[in-house]
Amino acid sequence: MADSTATPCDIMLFGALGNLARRKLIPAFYQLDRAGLLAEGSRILALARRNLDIAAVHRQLLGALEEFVNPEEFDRSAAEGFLQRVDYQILDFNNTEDFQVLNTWRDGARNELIVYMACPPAMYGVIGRNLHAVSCCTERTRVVVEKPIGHDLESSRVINDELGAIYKESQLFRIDHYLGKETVQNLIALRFANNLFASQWDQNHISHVEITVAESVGIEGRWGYFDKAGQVRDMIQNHMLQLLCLIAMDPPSDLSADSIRDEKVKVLKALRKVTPDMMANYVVRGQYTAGTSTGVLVPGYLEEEGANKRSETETFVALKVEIDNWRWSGVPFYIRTGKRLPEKLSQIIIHFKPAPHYIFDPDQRHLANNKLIIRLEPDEGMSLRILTKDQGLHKGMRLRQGPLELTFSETFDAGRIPDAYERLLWEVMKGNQYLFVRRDEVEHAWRWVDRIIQNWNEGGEPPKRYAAGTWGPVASIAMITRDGRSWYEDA
Ligand SMILES: NC(=O)C1=CN([C@@H]2O[C@H](COP(=O)(O)OP(=O)(O)OC[C@H]3O[C@@H](n4cnc5c(N)ncnc54)[C@H](OP(=O)(O)O)[C@@H]3O)[C@@H](O)[C@H]2O)C=CC1
Ligand SMILES: O=C1O[C@H](COP(=O)(O)O)[C@@H](O)[C@H](O)[C@H]1O
Repeated sequence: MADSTATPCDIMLFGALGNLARRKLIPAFYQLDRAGLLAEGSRILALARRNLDIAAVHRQLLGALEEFVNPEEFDRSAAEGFLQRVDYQILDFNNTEDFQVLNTWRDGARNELIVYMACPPAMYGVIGRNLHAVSCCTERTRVVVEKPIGHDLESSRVINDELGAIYKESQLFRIDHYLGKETVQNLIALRFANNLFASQWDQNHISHVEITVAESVGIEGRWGYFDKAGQVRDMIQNHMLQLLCLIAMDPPSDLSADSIRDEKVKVLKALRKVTPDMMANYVVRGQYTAGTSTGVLVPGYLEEEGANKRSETETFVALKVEIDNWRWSGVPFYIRTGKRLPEKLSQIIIHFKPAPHYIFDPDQRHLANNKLIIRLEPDEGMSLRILTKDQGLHKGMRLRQGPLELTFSETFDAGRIPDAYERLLWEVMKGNQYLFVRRDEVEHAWRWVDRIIQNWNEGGEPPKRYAAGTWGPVASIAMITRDGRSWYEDA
């Protein structure tokens, strides 16, 4: 299925001067324009409440491009050309009457309308109702909303109900930017285009799976948001469970959005509920203390700007997840994610079971498991660890483990790998929902993580401390060691 060209769009960007817009969305639109993917006649209306004129807004957005676009990809004249597509409208999102002005901007335009809500989720319903009140949207309007959808199952239902009262599910594009990452998409190709893997992808052949999403950064001045969320809501409920679903789901019957989403939902429904008695062996939460991160001394979580010194919010989580279905029975998924870990590293390791009958040197038995390492970051690619005979007459039948390596940037001359937001915006412009999250996915994910949070709230242990720049609390190592395994470290 090759990419088709998007039709011209009018994009209303609510929250256009906020953090996400500056860091990700404006740079992504710029890159799409530079690549010739913003169809002729496409326009962006930046919406925010700051009293600025268009020249000042252009200056701010140019500053964002200078700061957040890779310097090798920043071209001033292309940036200025792109900004010609951007208008600005001062708007209080709460004020229905103000929304009339949006119709003036549209002025009967025939471009597809995309509404991007880059603002707090509590505003989604308000904005939707106000747009509806001034008849700005049609049944063709696409509406993009950001994660997190709510704070728990109940609040996500409220937001989904508010949106659902105005828009059909087919109009809603719920972003999880991990689904826009090149390697994440490649999971679908890897699994369902290669029968070699498809035929080995179950409890008969796989012993366990690891998913690590580690960040070296802390909370980046986002205390207000992060302390209410914590790592389970910020990363597990969405990105990590989406990765797990793509690894664990059954083959969809085709590549349509609903076929893929149906399979992901089946996985979410099969996740074993974490009961209070499981917490000690299946869940570890941590919070960073001061330490050294990438060579620099950094404060602990409780010393971050704006911190409440008694917060028990977790900045690290490790979980052992069981999937109660035929394919994955007895195959634990160990997942961990945290802030202020030693490096920015995202990888999935599929550990295959050893051959049923081992005939080589008993001392080398520990080598006997093939591993498939899928790297999301850094150096997107894959590496299959296989066993070969060590070369040389004197080595006899000594085994050696080596990689079959595929680093995308080296193997394929595919040019730059687009940022996740570029791909997602491009798919919105084309109206493809397969990289976006359906309502029931969001709600099943909340249902599962809510239990963990509830167990903590009802007398769970406080987070275990770990020094910034380390791999989280030792308890996360103990969790996997108890099963006779260890977190994968590249040799
Ligand atoms: N930042 C990030 O890295 C990520 C953010 N997200 C999600 O994206 C969304 C936006 O986040 P972020 O950009 O960080 O938030 P910000 O607070 O930085 O930006 C939100 C913007 O919305 C504007 N706004 C809020 N209320 C109103 C109102 N009543 N009328 C007019 N403007 C209003 C704010 O204006 P003002 O500046 O005047 O207050 C601000 O510019 C959130 O849902 C967040 O969870 C998701 C993933 C990552
Ligand atoms: O959604 C979020 O993701 C980022 C990590 O994204 P990445 O693409 O840099 O891996 C995380 O830092 C942030 O806390 C979270 O809200």
